Amino acid sequence: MKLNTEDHRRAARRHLPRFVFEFLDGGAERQCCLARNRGDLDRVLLNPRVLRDSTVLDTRIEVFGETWRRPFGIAPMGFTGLTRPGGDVMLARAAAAAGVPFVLSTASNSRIEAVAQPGSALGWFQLYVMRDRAIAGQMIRRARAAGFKALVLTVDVPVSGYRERDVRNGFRLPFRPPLATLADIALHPRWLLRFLGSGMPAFVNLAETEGTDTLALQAALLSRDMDRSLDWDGLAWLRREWDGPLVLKGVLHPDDAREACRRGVDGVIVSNHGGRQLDAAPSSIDALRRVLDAIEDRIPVFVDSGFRSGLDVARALALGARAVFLGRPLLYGLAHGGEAGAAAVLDQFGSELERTMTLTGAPTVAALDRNLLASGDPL
Ligand SMILES: Cc1cc2nc3c(=O)[nH]c(=O)nc-3n(C[C@H](O)[C@H](O)[C@H](O)COP(=O)(O)O)c2cc1C
Ligand SMILES: CC(C)CC(=O)C(=O)O
Repeated sequence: MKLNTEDHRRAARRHLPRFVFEFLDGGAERQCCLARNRGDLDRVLLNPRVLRDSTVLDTRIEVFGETWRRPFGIAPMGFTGLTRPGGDVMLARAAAAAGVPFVLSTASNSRIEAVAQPGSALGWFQLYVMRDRAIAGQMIRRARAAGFKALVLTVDVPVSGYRERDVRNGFRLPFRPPLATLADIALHPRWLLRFLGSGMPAFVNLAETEGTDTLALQAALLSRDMDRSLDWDGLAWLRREWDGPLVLKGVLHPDDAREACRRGVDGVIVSNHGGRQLDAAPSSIDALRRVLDAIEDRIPVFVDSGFRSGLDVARALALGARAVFLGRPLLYGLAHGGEAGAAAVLDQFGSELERTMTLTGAPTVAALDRNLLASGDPL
């Protein structure tokens, strides 16, 4: 029986070889940031209101002119094909069925065009800018033609965080696993069987870009060898390539939030990449307050990193976030149950959120506001 995200996580751990589980579950360096995300969320207390009619709950929100059925979506995650072949399409379908957005990663293992259809109305595309900016240009054009609504530029990966587990497990491209990793893979025949026909999933969208050495490029993406010269002026170049909503993902500093507003960005995602980049970064819920104060309602502020229940989602909404993006919990569901597993996780977050709304006397998302925060909240 799976009652919560930890149950899904345990099932994923059983299903996956260690190198895959540790890649998706792990954080950077000593994993302090990963733990901080969790600890700080637990410390946000809600002071419930009573005697409020909550027979009808409304969890809908509006974002960039679209209605989301619930105030959360699926964060972009690369290499989902390693968790489950066809994982990107499964996640997009689960999101579409739940009426929430799915963000397709640059490092996806499914073609942009294949994911756009099932996810259509609420599909967003996440961009990593590699050294050859022409590649980003090609991806953006494909995403626009396929009908993606918003572009998410990830700005917290100028270089990879140090993921020591991936190094130990030999997880890189070309994949030449050490003996211990090979032996562990052999102990997971159910996982292995799924890959017999297809082999190691590829970063197909990169592989399709013109005029490039695609194998070298895929290795560069997995080692997160990005264009480190990208700066605020680079946004002007992106603006020329993309005329829809542009969202910056990985903003933690209030001054960067202000700069994003000045530069005409349409939204920011407060994120420390799930604790996978700078181990000394603040928790996302802590950074969220400062970013919200800096932005003063000018543009929507989203948040991710560490959210494991609908109650956590309510905490961020009470602080003022427009919506929350969910990462690993969806991969746990995908790992053990494919599309149905991902759908079960989204359902779980929905019912946890509804229960929290009822318990706090907040029948609408708008009613989840700072008034609910308990005074003495230590953050
Ligand atoms: C396996 C994995 C792959 C990820 N790949 C990407 C990616 O390709 N692009 C990106 O912007 N963020 C990526 N992220 C970060 C997520 O979008 C998100 O910020 C993070 O997972 C949120 O934290 P949570 O997993 O604790 O919910 C990835 C995260 C994981 C766990
Ligand atoms: C495959 C990677 C480029 C995905 C990523 O951003 C991550 O592992 O955090």
